[in-house]
Amino acid sequence: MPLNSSSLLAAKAPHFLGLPTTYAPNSAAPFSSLLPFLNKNLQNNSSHVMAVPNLNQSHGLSSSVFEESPSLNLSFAKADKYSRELDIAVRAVQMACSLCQKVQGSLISNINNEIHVKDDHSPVTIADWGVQATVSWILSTSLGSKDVSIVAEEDVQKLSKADKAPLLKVVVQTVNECLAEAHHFGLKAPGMALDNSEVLEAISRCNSTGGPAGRFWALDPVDGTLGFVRRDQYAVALALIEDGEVVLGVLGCPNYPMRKEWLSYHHRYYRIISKLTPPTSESWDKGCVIYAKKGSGEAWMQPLTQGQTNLTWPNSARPIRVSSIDNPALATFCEPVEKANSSHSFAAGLAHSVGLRKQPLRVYSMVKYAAIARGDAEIFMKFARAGYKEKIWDHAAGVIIIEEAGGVVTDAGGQPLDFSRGVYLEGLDRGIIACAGAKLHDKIIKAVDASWNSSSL
Ligand SMILES: Nc1ncnc2c1ncn2[C@@H]1O[C@H](COP(=O)(O)OS(=O)(=O)O)[C@@H](OP(=O)(O)O)[C@H]1O
Ligand SMILES: [Mg+2]
Ligand SMILES: [Mg+2]
Ligand SMILES: [Mg+2]
Repeated sequence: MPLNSSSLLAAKAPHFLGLPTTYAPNSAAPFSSLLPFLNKNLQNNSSHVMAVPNLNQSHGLSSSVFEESPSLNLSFAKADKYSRELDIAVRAVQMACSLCQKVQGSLISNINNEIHVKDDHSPVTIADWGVQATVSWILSTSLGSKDVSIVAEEDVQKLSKADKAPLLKVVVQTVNECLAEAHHFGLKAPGMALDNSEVLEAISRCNSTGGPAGRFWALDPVDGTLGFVRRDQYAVALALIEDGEVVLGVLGCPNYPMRKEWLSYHHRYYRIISKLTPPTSESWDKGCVIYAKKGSGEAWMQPLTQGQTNLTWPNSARPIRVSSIDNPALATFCEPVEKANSSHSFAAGLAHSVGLRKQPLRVYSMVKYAAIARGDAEIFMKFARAGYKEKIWDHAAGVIIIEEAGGVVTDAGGQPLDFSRGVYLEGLDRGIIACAGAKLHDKIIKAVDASWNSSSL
């Protein structure tokens, strides 16, 4: 489907109002007594109100720039190459976010039945399987299953077991309810509801192992599943990788509103504790979908449509840009919520040594990448424990979005992340550093070695 060309022709440097930040304590998640992993490290959260972007422009995607503007330069030509794939990916992620929101709504009453534990003790829900099946089905039917290769997080081992028939039934129902709405998102719905084997097939088809040659998608159906089950931040992440390079990235962030900058306390308070209608504008409850194409020098954000037929498609999209703050004393850094996923103490030492003065913003999922790309924070650091191998689907979409929004992402040795070596980010040096600009990035990279040698990591 052709997309509105205005996005690629839009102003390249949207302005942001950098408002002061204040601190607010996080509330404990209400479900913490139900599963052991829900209760870890909550006391270590810290949070603050984010800077407010001045979002007064409205733009869409484009796939037909040459028809409307023949004088466009080469960088647009390159960007246009993946327009069809980007269009389908954004729509698929919009649908996936809608699925997640519906499942999240049902978690309150059914939490014990709907959170499962994988062999590595990490959580998985019907949203993880449901999104993987839905996105896999949409990509395959829209782009032709022969041409679609997908690397994704979930498998069907647990779902296929005979004693999991009731779980599979709910997943299949969730997928069919979502796919039935496909036309609201400008996509084709299946002629008939998918049966169990078709849903299992859609999930297990995502069994590519990536690599250096050809084209494949990297999908994290729910990134930050822990945040998802806590009704906090999570993301649907989809990236297209070609010949080892990320060329498209789409991040659906259902709990990261377009106009609201509360990544934590108040947002969560209203969502979790009271379920009250928030006391502000209608956009409070809308999350966002952020996307970028390699080489365009632009990243875009649009609100979740939630399948509303009255919204014109493509929905209004706005350009986003990284923050211009390059003084560490004014910068905010993000890191994972869980100490088990990233060393808070090492990051704290590093932060101190480069003059970062603000408390870390601990956020689940690739919403951290989104926050940097939107200009709501300046630095993201992740230092996993030795031996942990980062997976490509946890980073691909976020990396390209930050880079196209003007930021820099490398490993802790200053090298670009390598998406060409299979499912894992092989060769990653110690950790991941994403910054709003080269100056901040340089300072952090230089400080890593000194801090590393004196740390016990
Ligand atoms: N031990 C360890 N170390 C580092 N990273 C790990 C580890 N275990 C898991 N993971 C991956 O972390 C993903 C969640 O990352 P987050 O940044 O959201 O972490 S946190 O929940 O905020 O702490 C999470 O993604 P999802 O499984 O999609 O939620 C995992 O891929
Ligand atoms: Mg993940
Ligand atoms: Mg996941
Ligand atoms: Mg997981």
